[in-house]
Amino acid sequence: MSRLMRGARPFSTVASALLTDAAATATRSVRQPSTFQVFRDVPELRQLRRQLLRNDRTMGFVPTMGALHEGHLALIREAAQENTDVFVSIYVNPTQFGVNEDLSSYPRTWDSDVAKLEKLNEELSRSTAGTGRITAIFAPTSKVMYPSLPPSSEIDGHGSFVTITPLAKKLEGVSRPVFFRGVATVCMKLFNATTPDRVYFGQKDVQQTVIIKRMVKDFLMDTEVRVVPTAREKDGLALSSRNVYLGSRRRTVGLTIYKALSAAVDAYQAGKTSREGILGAARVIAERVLSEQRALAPSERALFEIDYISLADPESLEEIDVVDTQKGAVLSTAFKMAPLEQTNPGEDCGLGDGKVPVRLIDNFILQPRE
Ligand SMILES: Nc1ncnc2c1ncn2[C@@H]1O[C@H](COP(=O)(O)OP(=O)(O)OP(=O)(O)O)[C@@H](O)[C@H]1O
Ligand SMILES: CC(C)(CO)[C@@H](O)C(=O)[O-]
Ligand code: BAL
Repeated sequence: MSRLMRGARPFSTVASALLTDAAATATRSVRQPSTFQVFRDVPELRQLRRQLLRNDRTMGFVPTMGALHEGHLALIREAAQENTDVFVSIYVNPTQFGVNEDLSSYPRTWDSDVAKLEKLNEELSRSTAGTGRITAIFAPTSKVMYPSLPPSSEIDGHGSFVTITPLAKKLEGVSRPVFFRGVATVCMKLFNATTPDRVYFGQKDVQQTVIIKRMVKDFLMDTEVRVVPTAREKDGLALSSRNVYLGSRRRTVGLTIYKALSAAVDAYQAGKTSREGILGAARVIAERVLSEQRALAPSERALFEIDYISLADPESLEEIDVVDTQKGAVLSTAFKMAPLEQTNPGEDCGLGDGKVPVRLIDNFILQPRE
């Protein structure tokens, strides 16, 4: 049976509608996907979803903001292990970016995203029986996602929002006060549009996973939340769409985020349970690297700010003084990599020539010991 369901527009038709929105900037050169459909609006997507339900098929949903990398693909592989069909959304959601954040510079790579998803579907079709496939990409316009009012990123802005407090006010929420309101709101809309059996999120954004689990529980939503381990570069740096802005100097220094957290994990594994014993190990490393960088010339250094280093309860995200070893804890941190002050001829400064500030986050779960 053809994969093109009645009412769903094939990609070539959809492409012409893509010109105005974030997910697609260079549609004319997009290769037409052959193994999944691209949807720009909800009714056609729902039609496909209803058809899957009538055929007893299961659907795993992977929300993304595009600029796909191996971390996203790991979520999709996991979803394909557990469901017959995988829906992926690509939508750079404006309401989760504060007014002074990096919405305009957030990487948008529609063509290569589509190519990666097609390649992944080929891989999935070669793998063992029982594996599902990507069936649909949902790349809505902002008018579809925010049909009544233009999306607001103002703290007091109007709109229909989902707020999950106090979780949303902690950690990332201190620096990004509208972030989790935007994430919860867009995920509620995406889940309503797709009605997934399971949803897949990356461990890298640990606070997001806690908030989405809370939203699903508190709003009695009929889906299961799966969390997939953080995909890393060989040296440990967590993959992130924003890494393309780092360039080699900031990337080398940015790896400190991983080294600092790893030292804290080692301290826990060596038997330490106190806040000072665990976070102290991370701070020593981060502060040493920072003072080394400060001592260098502007043409050689990469400065950063440590936004927070946190040891928190895995469910409430309240800061803790001692790890309850039956419960474990979340160890997390955020660094703000400042723009390079001075660059050198021929230097790899990353996309944006080293001028784009880059927020790096990472975390480890300190597993229960007993
Ligand atoms: N390294 C990773 N390993 C596993 N999952 C990841 C990784 N990076 C992102 N994800 C997950 O992919 C999903 C979509 O994330 P998103 O599109 O924002 O990418 P991102 O790399 O997190 O971008 P950025 O951090 O630059 O905002 C989220 O559930 C996120 O946690
Ligand atoms: C979940 C999400 C796609 C919502 O926009 C985003 O926060 C992300 O990519 O992690
Ligand atoms: N993955 C988190 C999306 C954001 O930083 O906006």
